[in-house]
Amino acid sequence: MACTSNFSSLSKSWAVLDVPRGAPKATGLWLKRQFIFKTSRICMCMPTPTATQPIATPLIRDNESLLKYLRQPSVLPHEVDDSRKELLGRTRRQLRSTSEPLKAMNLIDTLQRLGLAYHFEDDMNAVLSQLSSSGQSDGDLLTTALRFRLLRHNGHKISSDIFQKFMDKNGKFKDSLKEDTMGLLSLYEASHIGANGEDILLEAMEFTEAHLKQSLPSLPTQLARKVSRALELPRHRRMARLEARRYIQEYSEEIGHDPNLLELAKLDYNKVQSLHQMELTEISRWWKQLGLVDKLTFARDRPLECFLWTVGILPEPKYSNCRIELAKTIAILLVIDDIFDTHGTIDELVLFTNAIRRWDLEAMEGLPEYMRICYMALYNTTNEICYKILKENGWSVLPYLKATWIDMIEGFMLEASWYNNGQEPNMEEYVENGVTTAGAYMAMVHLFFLIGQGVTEENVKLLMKPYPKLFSCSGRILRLWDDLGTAKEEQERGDLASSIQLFMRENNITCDEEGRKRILQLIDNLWKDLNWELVSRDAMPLAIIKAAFNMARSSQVVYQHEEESYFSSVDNYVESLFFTPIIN
Ligand SMILES: CC(C)=CCC/C(C)=C/COP(=O)(O)OP(=O)(O)O
Ligand SMILES: [Mg+2]
Repeated sequence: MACTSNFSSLSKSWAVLDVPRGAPKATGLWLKRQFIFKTSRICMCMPTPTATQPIATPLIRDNESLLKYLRQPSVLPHEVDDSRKELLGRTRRQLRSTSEPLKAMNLIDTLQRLGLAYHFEDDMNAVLSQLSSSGQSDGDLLTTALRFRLLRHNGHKISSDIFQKFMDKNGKFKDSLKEDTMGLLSLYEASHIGANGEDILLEAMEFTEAHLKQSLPSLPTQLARKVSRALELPRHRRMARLEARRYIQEYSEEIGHDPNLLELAKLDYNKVQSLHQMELTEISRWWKQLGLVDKLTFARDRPLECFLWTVGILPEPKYSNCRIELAKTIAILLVIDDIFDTHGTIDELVLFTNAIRRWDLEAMEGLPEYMRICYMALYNTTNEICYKILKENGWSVLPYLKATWIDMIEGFMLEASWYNNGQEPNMEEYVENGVTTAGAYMAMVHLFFLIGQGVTEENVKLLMKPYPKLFSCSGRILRLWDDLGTAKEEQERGDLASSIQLFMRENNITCDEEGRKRILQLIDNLWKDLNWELVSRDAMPLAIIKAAFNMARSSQVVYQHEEESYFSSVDNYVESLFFTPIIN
């Protein structure tokens, strides 16, 4: 399928336009920013959803083309859906009747990887609770590590001490383990879910990585492929729906795979894809009706990008409404970001920030027209979300949602004033504020109420500054990936120094490559902090913990396109996630 567009990623790329004579009032650095437009879009060569052969189809760059395309969403024919249901019943029976622990764990692991686990939450939890209470200390490396990973990943308590039995008297992993490739792979995957302070898992990570790399050339082809994929990106950091799509293919090539499970995975993938198409239609219609980008022509028109985030953060089909509402908030965030980054003068931005702080419709009267439109879009959308939450759960959440938007816009204002005054924050100030301006807190606070599980008087109190560590760790990962993904362009246009440049200056690093490497190490450390949230499981509901982890995973998918890896084109992900069904 040929794509003729230059726009190859959804990160912003920039076109610097000639400054017209006699134009704007803004001066200095602001003038420079005024004429820079964020131009890129996710663009796609769309296949028709039912086509078996790719045919020439239009590029989808904007909301209008998306709406046209979505006129014919794909649906699973009744008879196909019936066989999907039959296969679901069969798999449930299989899960219930599997008594041998390793077999049951392998089945759960496969179901999770194929994107099917959401059908079997209760049954899987019953198995995992049993595994958790049985306190098994026997078992080989593969079994022990798999048990550890599944339990921790699914929110069950398990101590990393279970790996002590694989250490020798010098506190190193035993030499004999080096020959056990499957065991090493299982331990490698488990080690990535380790928290700060769990030194045994750090040791496990180094040990397994070194020996897996060493053994690669001598492994049989299929196993070698498995190992290199794991070395590229461990399971724990993969975005669920993308991994499901990828793994369905890999699973079909595995000797001894279960053909029924494979068939179920394919049918279910397509079923969820058509649900996503319906959600996209709703978002796209809402966006068109809102008409924000008709009035604010400089702003990003990217419903697909917003939706990609929400599918990454909330992969389970049951969160359909949450995805739709979250996508709306991200769409508005992007417009406000564009006002602050490219369009508004500093005086206008001060007015806007003050009006947002007041949060009432009268406050918008003194604003320029383009800001009034945006103000009201935010105001109305937030009220509508509050209304839905009130109707659903009886909670009045406006104070929380309002506060988190005010925090974000104050964060944008702080960036703007640093820029306007030629000031440079230090790395820590920049990153802490950058979590706010990336929308991480805003997204998490909205999701807390939209998901609406495990909400208590105590944890509601945590939804404001200083936001919980769970949100800030995941948000830091988002900010660092965002900066890694857009650093070159931002540097070229003389933008506010990002975390990469600040970090390099503070640490006397002159080589870009070294700078990026060190930022990737910071991300690795943040993952360990984030993993601690699974260990401690204190105040936050598991659904929100999972969403925060998923936000970190999705950031890598969205922004890693500059890195050389199999994550090479976000457009391809969007296409395979939302538009191209799996065809037998
Ligand atoms: C899940 C969420 C909240 C997603 C929003 C992602 C995001 C960082 C948007 C702003 O992008 P940008 O790269 O234009 O931001 P900046 O200008 O701040 O670098
Ligand atoms: Mg950026």
